[in-house]
Amino acid sequence: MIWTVTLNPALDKTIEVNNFRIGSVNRASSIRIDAGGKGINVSKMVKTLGGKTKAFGILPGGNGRYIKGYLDRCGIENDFIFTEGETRTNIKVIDSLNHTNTDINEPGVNISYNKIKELEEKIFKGIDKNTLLVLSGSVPNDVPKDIYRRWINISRKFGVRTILDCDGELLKEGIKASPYLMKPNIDELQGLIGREIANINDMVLVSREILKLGVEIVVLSMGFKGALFIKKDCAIHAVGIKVDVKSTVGAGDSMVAALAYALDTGMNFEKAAAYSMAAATAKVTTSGTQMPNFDRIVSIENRIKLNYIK
Ligand SMILES: Nc1ncnc2c1ncn2[C@@H]1O[C@H](COP(=O)(O)OP(=O)(O)O)[C@@H](O)[C@H]1O
Ligand SMILES: O=P(O)(O)OC[C@H]1O[C@](O)(COP(=O)(O)O)[C@@H](O)[C@@H]1O
Repeated sequence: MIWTVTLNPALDKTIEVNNFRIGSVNRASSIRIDAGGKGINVSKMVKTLGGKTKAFGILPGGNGRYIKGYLDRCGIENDFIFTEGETRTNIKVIDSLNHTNTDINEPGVNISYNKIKELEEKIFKGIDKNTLLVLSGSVPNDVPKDIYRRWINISRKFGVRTILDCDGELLKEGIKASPYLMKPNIDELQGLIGREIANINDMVLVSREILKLGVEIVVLSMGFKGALFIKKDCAIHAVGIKVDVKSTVGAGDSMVAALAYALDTGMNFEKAAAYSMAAATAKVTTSGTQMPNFDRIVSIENRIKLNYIK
């Protein structure tokens, strides 16, 4: 079963503005609001794929209760801690004329360390080796940046595999505990190593260095260019597919969800690569962070091309 943790959930407010201009008055042609945050999106996609998932985390205020209601209505099992303050609203500006997605993510309200400890107890009270734990997304400012590192280390003691998808200090710390799988995008990987990555060969080289730290699988997502899937004895480039893009928000989460599902159900490496590419590509064809239909994922999977890299 796939457990997700969202320490910094969000309402994603998607605003469509044709020809968005910085420093001007822009008029929205449509808005939509989705329950989001990385772990929550992962659970949404796992559910779409027919997998078993449970969402954990911390939900502040009335927006938090809205998200809980949404998860309940979708039949996504969840166990959140409710707190004071308000769940953040993240703004996503979609300009379909200029083909841009602009994200403005709020920091999220402060969470007391007691709440983090309470959540930790909740998660590790019921975990066993059949659980796959997904740790993804930012954390509010006052949460220690080694929290994922700590939870990956505890998970290992239970024989639990972990997936890490985060940025900055959280990633730098988290990687020290060797998660089973990590999925950075290019910006996140460049931030981690402190330099620009020139081309695919360089990306493979850097990913192989990460494997030496004890990570089993590195998946490097590259937006419309597709993704690299790297493990000890195999490196694959799944080529990006041209689709009608509505919103790229949640594409990375969908990829993580399908990878988790693939690991949970024992798919082989090639199948996992194609399946997770298909889930992510299908996601970009929907507005906001709505998940696509399962049928669309299956039809895209048939079009995924895998190139093996030496
Ligand atoms: N514009 C796009 N066209 C087609 N596929 C896309 C596009 N953007 C993202 N994807 C798919 O979603 C995956 C994850 O997207 P990416 O932007 O790399 O991740 P993140 O959301 O974590 O930054 C990509 O590897 C690709 O398969
Ligand atoms: O926790 P962070 O890093 O601020 O990210 C939160 C945002 O990322 C999302 O989970 C989408 O992430 P991806 O586009 O990487 O899949 C949104 O739902 C949310 O607004």
